[in-house]
Amino acid sequence: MALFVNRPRILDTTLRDGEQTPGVSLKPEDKLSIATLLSDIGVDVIEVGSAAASDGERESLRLISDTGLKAEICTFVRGVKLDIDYAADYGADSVHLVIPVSDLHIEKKLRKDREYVTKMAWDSVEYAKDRGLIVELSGEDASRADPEYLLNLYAGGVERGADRLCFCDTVGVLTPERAAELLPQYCIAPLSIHCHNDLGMGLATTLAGLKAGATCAHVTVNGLGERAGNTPLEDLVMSLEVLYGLDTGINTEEIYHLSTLVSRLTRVPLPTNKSIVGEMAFTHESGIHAHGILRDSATYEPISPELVGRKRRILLGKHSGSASVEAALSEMGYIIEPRQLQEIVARVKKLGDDGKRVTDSDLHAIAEAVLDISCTPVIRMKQYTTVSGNSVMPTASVTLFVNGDEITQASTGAGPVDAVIMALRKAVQDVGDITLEEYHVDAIYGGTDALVDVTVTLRKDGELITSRGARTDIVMASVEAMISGMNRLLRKRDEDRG
Ligand SMILES: CC(=O)SCCNC(=O)CCNC(=O)[C@H](O)C(C)(C)COP(=O)(O)OP(=O)(O)OC[C@H]1O[C@@H](n2cnc3c(N)ncnc32)[C@H](O)[C@@H]1OP(=O)(O)O
Ligand SMILES: CC(=O)C(=O)O
Repeated sequence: MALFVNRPRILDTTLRDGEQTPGVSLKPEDKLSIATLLSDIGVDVIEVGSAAASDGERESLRLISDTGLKAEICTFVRGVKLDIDYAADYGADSVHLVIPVSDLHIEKKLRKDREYVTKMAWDSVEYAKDRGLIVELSGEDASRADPEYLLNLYAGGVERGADRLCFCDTVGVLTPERAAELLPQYCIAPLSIHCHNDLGMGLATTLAGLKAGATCAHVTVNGLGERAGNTPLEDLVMSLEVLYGLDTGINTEEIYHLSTLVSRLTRVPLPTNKSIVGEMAFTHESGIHAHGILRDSATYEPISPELVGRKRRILLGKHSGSASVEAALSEMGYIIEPRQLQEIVARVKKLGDDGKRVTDSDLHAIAEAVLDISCTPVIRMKQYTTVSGNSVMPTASVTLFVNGDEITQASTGAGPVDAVIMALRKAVQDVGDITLEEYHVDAIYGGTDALVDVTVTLRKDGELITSRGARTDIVMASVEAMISGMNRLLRKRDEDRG
């Protein structure tokens, strides 16, 4: 039985509440890139910021409004004429008119009374309608407000022309049960629900709100937002689609693209275990899981990664079993006997026990040792030099033997590691276009002379591999990881050619 009657609308507030994540600040062109993708994937309304906040915010609103996106363009306003004027003058279609409605907010924050706030709300609705705006009249801290007072404020707002209402669980204290109790009385106009994740209840309460009659959910990409953030777009959309069988109208295959764009532009990294979009959401290491996945991915994946624009990965480590190690070896082109496989699995587990991430290069090296294959590396390092300091541009030079030819290259970079990696890539560019997809340094414990563990993910012709370098010198560890990975990728090409 379907739990929701209609397709819920989605209002994305990544560019407003999401940008209120402390430390996040987006330039107008960044906001436009995100808004364009949000509109393209099918979001109904985009709250692009708070026009009153700054000149840059108004510039963003103008830029996005003038682009003519399919989605409705909304901006946050207080019950203040100036805010509403900004919204109208800078091209918004609609306003998210936010009015504090709990006594706590009215008395302590605004230092006003209920009558003052009611009048402010109603006058603002009338003014915004006069300025030609669609109005979503929103109760801030609605979950802690007196329900009777709130209903009266909403009803008067609707009488004065408010097109929609919104119920904000501003500090994330609403439970799904309370949402089910409270919300039906407010369905006197299309109702939105706006939830925060302070206690991790955002998604559950948003779903309960939709079930209780709300017709629109406020969400943010990656769950960004004040404090612990808002209900994540990706979680809500995939829950509605997969668990409740609803067509949200969102192109789910673009979700990962959207998530990584937002993470990159906001500089808020994704937690590795974040549902749907975290690095590990479709990555498996445990032997029992990998064995199951290899037979039927549904055994340990509730949705297929392709549905959200991702790919499955199987990592090796101390929890691996023979099925996943054999699959990884076979992908690398090794044909092995059962006894050799047992030995390789044992060595993989030993690396894991030593606290190491097991990379493709590690597996390759183990396989070569166990199978006793001697392999001539394509690249050998002759020397590298880096220069850095407070008054010089970080610079690196490298000399490599590439297929026996001596090649020297130099590069500047953001720091010595960046410079040496650029120089290495330049030195091998004639034999392969290798890009660095990820660079990771494991936490260093101990003193400044402790071992540094660098892992790189490299790509060539669509193939991704990981490799590691571990030295006390971070530049040397980086060079080691790069050379090992580049050799693996270039050797693979030579092997493929026969
Ligand atoms: C739950 C939420 O997410 S609410 C949205 C939060 N977003 C923002 O704050 C957007 C960014 N904010 C800003 O740039 C600034 O705070 C501005 C431009 C809006 C206001 O700046 P200032 O005028 O310097 O005021 P300041 O930030 O110190 O205080 C907020 C003022 O707005 C008033 N106010 C707060 N909410 C509302 C509201 N919904 N309607 C009307 N007035 C409000 C406060 O009472 C206070 O005014 P007061 O000093 O006269 O009492
Ligand atoms: C308006 C808003 O973002 C809130 O009340 O949480």
